[in-house]
Amino acid sequence: MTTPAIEVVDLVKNYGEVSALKGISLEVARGEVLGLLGPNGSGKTTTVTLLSTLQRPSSGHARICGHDVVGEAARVRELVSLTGQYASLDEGLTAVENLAVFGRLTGLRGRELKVRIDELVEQFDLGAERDRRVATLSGGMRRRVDIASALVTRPEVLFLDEPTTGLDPRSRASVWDTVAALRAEGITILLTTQYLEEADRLADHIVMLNRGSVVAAGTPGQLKQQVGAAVCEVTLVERGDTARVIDLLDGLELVEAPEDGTASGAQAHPRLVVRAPDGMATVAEVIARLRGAGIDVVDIGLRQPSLDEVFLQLTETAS
Ligand SMILES: Nc1ncnc2c1ncn2[C@@H]1O[C@H](COP(=O)(O)OP(=O)(O)OP(=O)(O)O)[C@@H](O)[C@H]1O
Repeated sequence: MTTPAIEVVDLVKNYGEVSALKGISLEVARGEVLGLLGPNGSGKTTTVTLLSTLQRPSSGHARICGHDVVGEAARVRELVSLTGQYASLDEGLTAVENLAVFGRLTGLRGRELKVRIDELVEQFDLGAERDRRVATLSGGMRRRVDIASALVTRPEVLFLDEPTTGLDPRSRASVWDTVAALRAEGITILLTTQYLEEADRLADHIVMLNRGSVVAAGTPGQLKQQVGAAVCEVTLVERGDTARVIDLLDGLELVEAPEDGTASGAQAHPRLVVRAPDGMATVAEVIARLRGAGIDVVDIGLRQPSLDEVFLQLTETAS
């Protein structure tokens, strides 16, 4: 059996009285993307700092490609690279100069360094920006230079700590493309994020943390199934029908409804979501009740719960 890229067993980290990690375990196979999800303060960054040897665990074990993060820290540092939400770039230098700084720090020199930089410029499509100072680049472009700089050393495992926090949707999409391309190259990635959509799109497996503990783990599909039933989503034609429909759906578990029974200004048509424990039979029941009352709908259907709904349910249960 191949050694996993990341193995974490009962990892604990205490800061004085604060228990940031209360014994988490997880495993990431080589070439996979793990999405580590959790609200603020749940322990995501602490996990990444322990795995990248920036801090030592209070107890438990973690291995990168079979090497212990405490006992073999120097070897682990050769295998991993970390890039965070706060870019570590020098704003006064150009994109290429930044890549060169990272290369020199890791012992690359001369022709070897130049070849590696040219490869990264091509891979990250930085041709037009290579000689521009980082201070003049857009947020998304900076993030790409930052990820490129983390790859100068060709790490086996890349830690991306909230790589798209603060980016606009277009820049976020461009970072997603970058992550997908790295995955296709076979780099193992541990991605921390607060964006469920990001994990849903990019991650092979997801681990959800809450207050220093793992509250759920699995593929995005498994997690959606874990909270049980699918949901029935109804979009009404008339805002004025909302309160009546809530009454008509009595007995079904309401997951989402416009506040105080009226549609919010941003929503053209009010949307209600109820749990559908019996799948299509629940949808048929909803249709029958609405038809019986003469309520018109724009759309009605069965869907899996979103990861956001899964996450809210799991963290509510755990707190
Ligand atoms: N150096 C430190 N000293 C004391 N407490 C710390 C330290 N670093 C983290 N903590 C605490 O440990 C807990 C976990 O923090 P951590 O930064 O790992 O969470 P996070 O999930 O990354 O949150 P965020 O999304 O806000 O970055 C928090 O309660 C935090 O206050």
